[in-house]
Amino acid sequence: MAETADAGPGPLVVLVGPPGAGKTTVGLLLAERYGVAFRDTDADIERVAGKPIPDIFVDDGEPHFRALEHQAVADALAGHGGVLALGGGAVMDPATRKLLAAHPVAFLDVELADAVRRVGLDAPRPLLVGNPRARWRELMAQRRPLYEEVATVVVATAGLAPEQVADALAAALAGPPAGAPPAAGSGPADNEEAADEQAGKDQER
Ligand SMILES: Nc1ncnc2c1ncn2[C@@H]1O[C@H](COP(=O)(O)OP(=O)(O)O)[C@@H](O)[C@H]1O
Ligand SMILES: O=C(O)C1=C[C@@H](OP(=O)(O)O)[C@@H](O)[C@H](O)C1
Ligand SMILES: [Mg+2]
Repeated sequence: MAETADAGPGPLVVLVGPPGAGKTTVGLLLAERYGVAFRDTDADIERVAGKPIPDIFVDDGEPHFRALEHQAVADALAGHGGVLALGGGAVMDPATRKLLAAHPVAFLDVELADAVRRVGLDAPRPLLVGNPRARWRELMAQRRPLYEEVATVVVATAGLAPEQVADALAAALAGPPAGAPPAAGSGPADNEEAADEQAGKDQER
């Protein structure tokens, strides 16, 4: 999982994860709770393009959508201080992943059954057209390592209602209670100490 290199100005948290993870829904709930603005790069892209996402895919193709998406993410990371939800495929762009390295990023994790049930009730997603179960599984297999790479926290959403996911996310972002000792093996320093200790043992042999 990523360490936030330099939080600086920018979103309080950026939500990533596959379609149906609840990024848009939970992002809005969390922003209401914190009393901050919510932004979703899919909505930004639709505004810039002047048409819905499925129409962008059909009229202009996925590469054009991805170019708009990279620009929308870059603009939002630079100019939005609240909660930010990305589209599920934004992390596929290496330049976008590089930008995300400087921000707190939460990966909302979800299993196939929940995700497909959720998106089945929702607006059309061009990448899931045809066989949503098979397409979702393929997307997630490709992207899981990328979600894990950019994430500074991971929240499992299985069996949780959106309000409960927002609770879990707020708790994860707050971190351990003030004054609590760091959990053993939880930080890079622990890993370094463990590595030093191991190196010492190696030298003794
Ligand atoms: N934890 C959840 N439990 C049940 N339904 C959910 C949950 N999170 C989101 N949904 C529903 O699933 C659909 C997709 O959610 P959305 O927030 O658009 O996901 P994403 O932005 O990650 O693709 C919406 O209809 C939403 O109401
Ligand atoms: O997974 C993807 O590649 C996409 C996910 C969608 O957003 P959500 O993840 O919010 O559904 C949207 O950006 C577009 O349909 C492409
Ligand atoms: Mg969304």
